[in-house]
Amino acid sequence: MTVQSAYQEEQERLARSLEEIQSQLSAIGPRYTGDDFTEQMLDLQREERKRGLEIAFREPYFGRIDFQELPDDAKQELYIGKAGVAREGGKELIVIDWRAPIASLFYSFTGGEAAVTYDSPDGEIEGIVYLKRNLMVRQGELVRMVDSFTRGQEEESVTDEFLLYRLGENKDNRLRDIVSTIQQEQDAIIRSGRSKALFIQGVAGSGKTTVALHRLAFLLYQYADRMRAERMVIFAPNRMFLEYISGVLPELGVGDIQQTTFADWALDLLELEVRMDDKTDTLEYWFEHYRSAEEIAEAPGRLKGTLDFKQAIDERLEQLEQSIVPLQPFEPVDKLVLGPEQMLEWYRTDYGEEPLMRKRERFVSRIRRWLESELKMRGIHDKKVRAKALTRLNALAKKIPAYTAPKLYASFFQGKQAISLVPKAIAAATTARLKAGTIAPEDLAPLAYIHLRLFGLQTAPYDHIVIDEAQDYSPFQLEALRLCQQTPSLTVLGDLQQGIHAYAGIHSWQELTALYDEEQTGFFELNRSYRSTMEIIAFANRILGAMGAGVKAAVPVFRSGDAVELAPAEPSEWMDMLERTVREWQADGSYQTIAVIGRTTEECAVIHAALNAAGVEASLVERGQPEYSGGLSVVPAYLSKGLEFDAVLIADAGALAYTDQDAKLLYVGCTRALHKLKLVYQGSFTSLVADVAESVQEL
Ligand SMILES: Nc1ncnc2c1ncn2[C@@H]1O[C@H](COP(=O)(O)OP(=O)(O)OP(=O)(O)O)[C@@H](O)[C@H]1O
Repeated sequence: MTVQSAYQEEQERLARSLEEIQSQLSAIGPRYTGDDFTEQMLDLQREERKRGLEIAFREPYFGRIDFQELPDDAKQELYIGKAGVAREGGKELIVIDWRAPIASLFYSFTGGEAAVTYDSPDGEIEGIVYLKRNLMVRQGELVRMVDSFTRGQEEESVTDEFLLYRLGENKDNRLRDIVSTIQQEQDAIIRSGRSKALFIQGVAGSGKTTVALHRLAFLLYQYADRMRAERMVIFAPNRMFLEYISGVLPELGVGDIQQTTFADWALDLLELEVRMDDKTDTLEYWFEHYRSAEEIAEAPGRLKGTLDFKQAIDERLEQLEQSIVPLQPFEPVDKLVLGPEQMLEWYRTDYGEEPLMRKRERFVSRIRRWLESELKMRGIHDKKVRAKALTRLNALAKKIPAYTAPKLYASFFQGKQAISLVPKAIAAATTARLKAGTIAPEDLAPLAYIHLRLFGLQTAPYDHIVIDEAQDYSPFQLEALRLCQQTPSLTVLGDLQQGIHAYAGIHSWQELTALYDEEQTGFFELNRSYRSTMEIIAFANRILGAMGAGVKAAVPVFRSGDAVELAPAEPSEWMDMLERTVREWQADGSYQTIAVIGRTTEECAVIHAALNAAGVEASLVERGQPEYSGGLSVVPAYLSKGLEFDAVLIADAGALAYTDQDAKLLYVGCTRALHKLKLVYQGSFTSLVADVAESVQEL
């Protein structure tokens, strides 16, 4: 068959598929608004089906794979799309959901005549692939068709033309789905089983965030009977980032997943019993001024995130538990005695693993019930005697310690467990804050953990937890989250090479993976970077050299672009140069999103004001901002993490701006760029890119 006739055939099939989808959509009636529960459930199902059909109508499918199951099934033409569609009234699938087991062939098949296999619920299926075809449908039209494999013909180019096309596009202010171009190594992560703590170390731009979101969509499809979107939660570094990724899940047909930051989640859990101390602006402290390696190593965030610290808190909780059962007999009425042994037995045997304060409540109720039945059995009806007994019971209940999380945490710093572990200054500062009802970010994990141990989680346990930028998490944070699940089911992703919050985060993955049994843990590495051109990745890789041993260079996809530009600027002409570059890029019209990345908030504010004064409209990205609006942004490097821009201008890559502690920060800044990267610098170029610095000094 010629390419033309194949194209024609696909066009006709597309028209038929769209017609069928449209007719199914029109057959769905109006929404049910009555009170009948069954009707309400049916209405929800119809709505979900409608959502899938609407997604399918926009772009029914993106790929086709012709497959024959061995030994002798008929050859099938399988069309893969974002949402599965069955022919009305029949079993035949017009579109196969990308998450279905058989669709995995589309992602895992990389060519060759040999038989292939995929995992199905009935075991491994073996078969032969005849054709792998990529199709691009836009506004109901077939706009592109590329065969990457045809059985019996010579192997076609290995480069994935579709992938390169997608990567070459400009980006707006939202992350997108990648269903049509998921790569084999990403697919393996997305389709991993649910009962695991999955850790993903991935270089900048390797698709970690994107993969984690696709994994959620996969889990909800694969384990529809056991997992619910509303019992899943995504932890992201800030609200702006949450907004940035918010388009992906709805596009994959997934709604209702909780999306939050660890701080918001913990404060909510603590029912706002404490607030963050405005004066402890951690980001300002660590990013606006020079901080030495020693200071980072001794930071309170590191200490309060360790398992040693957790152990000390556990000891304090144990101490509290030991003090719940009174050591003295309880005698509410003369000669009616409840011995401590009996109380201890009730406490130990009746309440199992329940949270401490819940056990306490039930224990007090148990004594109350005992008292009532004893009074009844002994025929004690005298009001005065009964009142006295109750008073004694209330006095006893009052003596049994009751704590909220902040109260217990405050008591911890007065006790022996803290003295040997926590430096005096840190203990004093924490105590002073707690007295004022405030806390620092590093207190959130211990407080959340204590709260969960005391009161438990008020909602259903989480079916799955995603932690993005996990290199900034401490072991203690994961321990707190562990209390929110019955069995571990997590996707934990990050990049140690972007670990700019070293004063609080981990320094090796082992700190987190060691928290789980080996058979409960999976570890994946993603080393291919999809975001940036080869030139940008090669440049960013040079910064990795300044991070010491053990770093992994990113492997680029074969996508070439402009050379990375370095431009020295005298202080007097520096701002002009930034403005001129931005104007040139805007006039060029090739870029939809541009970022000027500064070292500090202060520097960004200056640049932003100067650009605006010169009539160049830009938005300034600041801490706590809920949204990033695209277009031209001025953003401090530490807030740019997770985002990406078509073109990036590093405002000042001089040696004074990026010192020996700042390799990760500069790496983060440079790896935000998709197509274009330029670094302006004042004075000498930063020594973080050693060989470049030498060649630059020679200029
Ligand atoms: N298989 C793919 N097909 C098309 N685009 C992809 C693919 N994988 C990743 N990308 C694109 O690469 C870019 C980076 O993805 P993402 O932000 O998820 O990476 P990341 O590893 O979380 O990055 P970082 O750690 O630097 O924030 C995005 O634009 C994403 O759409």
